[in-house]
Amino acid sequence: MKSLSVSDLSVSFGALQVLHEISFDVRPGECFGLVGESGSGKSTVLRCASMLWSNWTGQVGIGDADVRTMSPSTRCRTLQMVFQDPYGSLHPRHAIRTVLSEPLKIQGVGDRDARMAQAMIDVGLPVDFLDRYPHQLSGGQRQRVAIARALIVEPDLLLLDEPTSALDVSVQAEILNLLAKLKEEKGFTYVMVSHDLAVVDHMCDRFAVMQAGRIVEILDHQAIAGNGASAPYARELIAASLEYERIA
Ligand SMILES: Nc1ncnc2c1ncn2[C@@H]1O[C@H](COP(=O)(O)OP(=O)(O)OP(=O)(O)O)[C@@H](O)[C@H]1O
Repeated sequence: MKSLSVSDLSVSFGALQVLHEISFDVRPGECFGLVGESGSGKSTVLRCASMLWSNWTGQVGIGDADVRTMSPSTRCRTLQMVFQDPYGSLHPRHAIRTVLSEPLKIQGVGDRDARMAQAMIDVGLPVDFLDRYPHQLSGGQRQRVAIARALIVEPDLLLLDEPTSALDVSVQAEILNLLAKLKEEKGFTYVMVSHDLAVVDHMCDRFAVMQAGRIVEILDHQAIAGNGASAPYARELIAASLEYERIA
């Protein structure tokens, strides 16, 4: 289990500054949420922390290490990302066996068959699905494969970008329960982007509310039920979510 520390993270795309000196710390084993309106910069924070996008200023540390100075191989073993769209993130012509064996090959891990079988069991899929292709799986099963691919290298930190929003409502709960179970069993640190405060309340210990590239408030998840936010935008966001739940 490792901590994540983000300080003064700023990013511009051309003339547009989309992150303004973002800072937050995630404790080892904690699940930390990022919420806020569309375009507020939530996914950009994850893309910078994972170095998918490297043109930023500030510091991002995982445990004692600076992500900028990690080798790509160490970074891949330390942090993994799960994306919103499990279909887009899996190569259509690669069998699941190939999807799962690639990170093991890159990391030089032996005993791959046993590791892949265990990864399938961990995410609740039959081991013989290793021979299937993504189009032969349901959306929920594909997202389980994407989670297995992220976890197979046993990372310390998992960055989850709206991991359930592309899924059917009935499948969303299954995937969230799976993520909660894996966190319990394996002790990962999670950062989860979500637009759904019910999901954040269920999964996260604390969360940051973002607006226009800034963090306006960091709250405990208990603040959602009674709307304990102080910042006007955070109060508004929580109030809207509580109202939606009331009428839904
Ligand atoms: N590669 C890029 N080039 C130019 N602009 C970008 C790029 N990536 C993101 N942006 C812009 O940065 C801002 C933040 O985008 P980001 O995807 O981080 O927001 P978000 O809060 O995750 O939104 P959503 O909830 O809709 O996914 C947006 O204005 C977006 O248009």
